[in-house]
Amino acid sequence: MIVKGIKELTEEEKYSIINRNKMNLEEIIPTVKEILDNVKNRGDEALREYTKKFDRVDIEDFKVYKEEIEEAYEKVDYKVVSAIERAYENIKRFHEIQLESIKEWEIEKDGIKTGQIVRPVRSAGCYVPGGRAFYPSTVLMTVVPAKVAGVKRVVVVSPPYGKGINPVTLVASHIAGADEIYKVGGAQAIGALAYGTETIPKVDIIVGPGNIYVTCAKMLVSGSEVKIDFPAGPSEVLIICDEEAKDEYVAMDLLAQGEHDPNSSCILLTTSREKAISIKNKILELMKNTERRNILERSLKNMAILYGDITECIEFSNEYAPEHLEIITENPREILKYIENAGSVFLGEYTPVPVGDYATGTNHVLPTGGCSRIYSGLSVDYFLKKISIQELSKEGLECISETVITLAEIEGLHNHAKTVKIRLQDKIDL
Ligand SMILES: NC(=O)c1ccc[n+]([C@@H]2O[C@H](COP(=O)([O-])OP(=O)(O)OC[C@H]3O[C@@H](n4cnc5c(N)ncnc54)[C@H](O)[C@@H]3O)[C@@H](O)[C@H]2O)c1
Ligand SMILES: N[C@H](CO)Cc1c[nH]c[nH+]1
Ligand SMILES: [Zn+2]
Repeated sequence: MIVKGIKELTEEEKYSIINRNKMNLEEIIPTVKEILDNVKNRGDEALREYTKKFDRVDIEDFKVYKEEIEEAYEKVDYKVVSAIERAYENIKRFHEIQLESIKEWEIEKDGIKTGQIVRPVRSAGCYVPGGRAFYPSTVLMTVVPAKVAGVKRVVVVSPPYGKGINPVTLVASHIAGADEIYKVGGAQAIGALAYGTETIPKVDIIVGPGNIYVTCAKMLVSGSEVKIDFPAGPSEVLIICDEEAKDEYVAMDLLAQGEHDPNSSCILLTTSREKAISIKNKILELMKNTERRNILERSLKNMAILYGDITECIEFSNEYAPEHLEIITENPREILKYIENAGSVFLGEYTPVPVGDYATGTNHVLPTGGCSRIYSGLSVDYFLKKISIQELSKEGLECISETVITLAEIEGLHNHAKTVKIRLQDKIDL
């Protein structure tokens, strides 16, 4: 844990804070490549070997059947089922409104009609983590936008839980409307979704978060065969707060994201040295009685508590490009105007990240590791393609012909020019 003025950071300190997890990802590339190659070449047999090695369980058939979902409902408390249903409704509503903003349209000028139609991809694979915690909430966050976008085949993969799959994950998959579920996780599951195996047919897009192995695998398979959403690795939070923020709220919000993964990153930017020190002390106090201490002790090693004036805090945050950004200041919306990079923003002292993790309806699958500089969080857009269309009347073709013919000829593509000319033989002398 580092406590320092933003201006006093050395170049190396700043580099290692901003480039969190970059080295870890690079180090595991050979291991992950080997897993992916094996799955590509040996299919289910390789999946069985890796599942035995990493999840310590022998799985003969990875598919989840209807009876297992029925049994899952018997094991899950009704209170949990209704919480999932309520979260589902909020998430569905948010993504339906998102869909409304993606329009098909058409314009016409001089006999030339152009426009855009929107179509979903045919299939999507949703990775639902299940290593250090299990994530029924992630089922909702991945399956719901895919279904709202109109994807026909939505597949859930998640690491096995004993010989089966976590019953709450199964119930959430059923409520969200998943079409297929497979009990396989890690880089091997990403390989199966990308290349297909005897049991698991491949998909068009892979979405969802995971640890560094899963994230690295997604990045390696991404290309012309399969699309991915973006790197959504170990959870992160960056909090900007002023002197008035309550130490306990800020400290607890840092611990909340730090409990996900030893590689999670928690950053505090505050406006005075005294505030930085009092929040640090609060964190140490709360750590004495915390659950998931073994994970937190490791993730807090990456923690930075930095102080500076509000402009320095905003500049640092924009450079860091956090997954989650909390702004706990007197007027958070004033600061929001200057925010350029963040996966999702949480404004004010009553908006801790977990409300968005579970239930406000916004998506919790968000870019990590600085990727919010270039990617948006998961949304219906990722599952949709915008296809352009055009239709010309003979007058429209005539109107545009000189431009097309001139450019085709300058590129030396004479058949491009000719195919326009033959349609207008009776009209123009070209
Ligand atoms: N950014 C987001 O949107 C977001 C959302 C939710 C969760 N998360 C993150 O998802 C992650 C979940 O991680 P998790 O570990 O709990 O579950 P996980 O399902 O991502 O990973 C578990 C799998 O990792 C593989 N694995 C573990 N050790 C390995 C090794 N040494 N070599 C190769 N493979 C190995 C195993 O196959 C195991 O099944 C956390 O980092 C959490 O912060 C991120
Ligand atoms: N904070 C995670 C995204 O980084 C999402 C999550 C799921 N469950 C709890 N939290
Ligand atoms: Zn969380």
